[in-house]
Amino acid sequence: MSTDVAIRFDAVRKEYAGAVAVDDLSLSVRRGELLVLVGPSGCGKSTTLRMANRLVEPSGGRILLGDEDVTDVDPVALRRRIGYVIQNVGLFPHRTVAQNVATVPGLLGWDRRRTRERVDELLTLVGLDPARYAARWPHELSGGERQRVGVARALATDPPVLLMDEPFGAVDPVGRARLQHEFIRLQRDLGTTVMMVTHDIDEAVRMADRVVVLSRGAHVEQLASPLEVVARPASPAVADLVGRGRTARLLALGRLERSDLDDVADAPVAAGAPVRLGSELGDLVSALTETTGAAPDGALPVVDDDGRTVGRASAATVVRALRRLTAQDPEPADRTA
Ligand SMILES: Nc1ncnc2c1ncn2[C@@H]1O[C@H](COP(=O)(O)OP(=O)(O)OP(=O)(O)O)[C@@H](O)[C@H]1O
Repeated sequence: MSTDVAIRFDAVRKEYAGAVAVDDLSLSVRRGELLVLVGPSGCGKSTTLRMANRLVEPSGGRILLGDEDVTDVDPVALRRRIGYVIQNVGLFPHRTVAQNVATVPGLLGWDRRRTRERVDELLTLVGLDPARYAARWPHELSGGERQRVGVARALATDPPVLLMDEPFGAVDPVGRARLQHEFIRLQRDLGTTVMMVTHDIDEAVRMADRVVVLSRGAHVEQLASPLEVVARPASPAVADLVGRGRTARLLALGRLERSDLDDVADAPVAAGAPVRLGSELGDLVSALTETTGAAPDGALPVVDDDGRTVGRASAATVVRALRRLTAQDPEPADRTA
């Protein structure tokens, strides 16, 4: 198998008492990527995830972790190698934060000093000061703090693969956005391969390197970059999922390109601060809204990385960019999946 692939599902099937939950799923998770599974309730997301660490046994097909068939690995040993984070975390209530994080190192027989150093390091990594938090009990933490401890516990032995099932589901929207952001930074720094399940399409497109949209039976409707999924849904089911709020998502995901710009020679530009080529479209909309200047259409100058003016951006620019992103026949370079 390619060394770029961390986990491969090969014609995987799962039946529960004759009812098919996962039907012939083939899917590769690339090494170091954050792959997010999204889809309606009951479509087989959790079952898919739980087959990777053998909390659920497949009825057919193969799941490869690197070069190993997971069914050849002892399930307990497997779960020590794959981190797992679930909603509401499942911290042990009668163990302190430090003891919770030290669970797998304890099972692996690490000595006390190594374990303590690792616990301190991990708590710091997830933004919890060990001096303040190590000795606390789970009930003395907020939901967001518990979630951080759950992530620290899952990362304790630096597993190459992390499975996350609705990991931020129990956290309020503000705390959730912050945790998502911090988690992505952590995941990039550590190079961990992450397979994550969510109901929330916004969470999926905000966090994922690639999004997998599933329908009933874990049927893959689309596997592509967040922008691709939002801009060019591959099926009516995907269109349904991204339909509401699609323009807002496109503004957050899309970037300003040279072909979107108005020509500088055509008209004057407003005196506002220039916008950079490659800016988020949402930031351009904010800049256009906040500028009142000389140009009748409120256009702003656009500069490249060297500070050279390369065009002007107006409301028409935004519309042009949105049309470019959603065009059904994109340039090949636009395709990232
Ligand atoms: N242990 C089980 N026994 C019998 N049926 C099950 C079991 N676990 C899941 N199922 C069924 O398998 C299907 C897929 O369930 P799964 O939990 O994987 O879906 P999901 O996409 O994660 O759903 P949700 O988003 O609601 O958590 C559902 O129809 C569910 O009822």
